Amino acid sequence: MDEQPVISFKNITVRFDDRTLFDDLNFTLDRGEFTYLIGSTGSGKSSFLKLIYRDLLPDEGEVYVAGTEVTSLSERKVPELRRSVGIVFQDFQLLPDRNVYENVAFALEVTGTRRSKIKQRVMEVLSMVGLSHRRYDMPEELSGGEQQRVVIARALANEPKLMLADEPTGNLDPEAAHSIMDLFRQINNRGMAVLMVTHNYDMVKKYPARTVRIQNENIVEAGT
Ligand SMILES: Nc1ncnc2c1ncn2[C@@H]1O[C@H](COP(=O)(O)OP(=O)(O)OP(=O)(O)O)[C@@H](O)[C@H]1O
Repeated sequence: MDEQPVISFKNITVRFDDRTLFDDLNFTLDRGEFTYLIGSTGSGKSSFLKLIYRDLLPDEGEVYVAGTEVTSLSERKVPELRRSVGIVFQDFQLLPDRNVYENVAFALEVTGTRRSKIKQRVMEVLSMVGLSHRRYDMPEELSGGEQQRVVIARALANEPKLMLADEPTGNLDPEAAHSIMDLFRQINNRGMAVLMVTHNYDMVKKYPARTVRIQNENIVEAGT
């Protein structure tokens, strides 16, 4: 079995014109691990995620995702990397002119999944997020929490080993936020690693897990 960490940052340095964002940073996320990423505004949380799906290249160091060095990946391979990671961001990016089913199916169509398999997989992930009965609805007919569930279903469609979430509960009322957190815990219990950026310390308290903080251009373990 492949036991490499899902994410490994080795001696990462990122500099922008006027500042150093990360300085010789090391980080590991093991298979199946749930970790929160916290840090003050502008500390670099979104940039940290971008390094993982190669939206940002470090000035020094290497980033490995499931053993693949993404920093030296050819441009041609970048879409494949991005499809291998489930990405859930705060502003739900659903296609407004496609229904729930089609939004999820789209993620599978672009990876060339067979038609017969697509139907089965879409129904499977919609059932996981509790939205099978809303499959013919358009995104605008759904609440914020429901839309976020569709985004999660879409991220799950290709069975990623890793889910990245940037403030996934940021725009939701407390009840919807809790149900999204429950969903992430379920996903994690199925063996997927989750790296979640959050500002919501109540949520971190209620759903305790390893927490790392970006501080002084580096990562510090902030406990469980
Ligand atoms: N391409 C870039 N060029 C120059 N500066 C950048 C670039 N990308 C990010 N920055 C700067 O790096 C810092 C970190 O940005 P980032 O969005 O990663 O922070 P964050 O911790 O996610 O912030 P927030 O919590 O406010 O979303 C910011 O000061 C930002 O202006």
